[in-house]
Amino acid sequence: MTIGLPTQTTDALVASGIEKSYRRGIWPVRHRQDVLRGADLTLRPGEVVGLVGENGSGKSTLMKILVGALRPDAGTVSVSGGLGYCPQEPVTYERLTCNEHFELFGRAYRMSPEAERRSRRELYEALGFERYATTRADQLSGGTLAKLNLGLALLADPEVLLLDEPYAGFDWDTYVRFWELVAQRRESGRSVLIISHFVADEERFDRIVDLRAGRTVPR
Ligand SMILES: Nc1ncnc2c1ncn2[C@@H]1O[C@H](COP(=O)(O)OP(=O)(O)OP(=O)(O)O)[C@@H](O)[C@H]1O
Repeated sequence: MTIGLPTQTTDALVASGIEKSYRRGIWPVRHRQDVLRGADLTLRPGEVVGLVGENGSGKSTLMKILVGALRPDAGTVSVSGGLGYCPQEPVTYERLTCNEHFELFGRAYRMSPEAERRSRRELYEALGFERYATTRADQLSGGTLAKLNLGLALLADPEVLLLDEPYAGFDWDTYVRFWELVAQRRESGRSVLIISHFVADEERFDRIVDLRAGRTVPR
């Protein structure tokens, strides 16, 4: 007789007790603004979670801490697997074309050239911007730049995808395609955290987490 051990599901991302304050003003009128006061967040595999909260509540600050772009004053973050991040302001190189961005990021992610090209083709098709493949970033419209920003975060098919208001500049067709991409990630067991301002999107999430007074509260 064999006795099976309970299968253990590993969380994709666990953040606990995150604290962050910013120093503001200049001496002698300096003060500290406590933005995060012990925020916790867990993402399970295949979960699509919305992060909401009023303007200035600290959503972007928390996301920057989750990706390691900002150091918390206290707390821990652990991620199992690869991580993709789409910041609110696209971080692109104005003189590089879309193709050149994908090549550069593919190398940074240590992808083989074939894997990078395959993923790039799929992303051009999924988000509908192949015709801008050889256009420089400084000549792209805001919406196309947002597609490139999202495409770069998705290139290496990360286990955890963190998106800071990804669809603000998208037209309706792209917005629908975006949610199709998110649904595919859920089905393949990938996790997605999205900062969102649209109440209308609420039913698209598996779970909504509200950031209030520096802490995360389930909705
Ligand atoms: N680098 C910084 N230095 C000082 N204060 C900052 C800095 N970044 C953010 N803040 C302040 O921290 C607070 C939280 O900002 P954050 O951008 O994280 O909020 P948010 O919830 O993402 O806001 P929004 O919904 O408007 O995008 C705000 O009061 C902001 O002014």
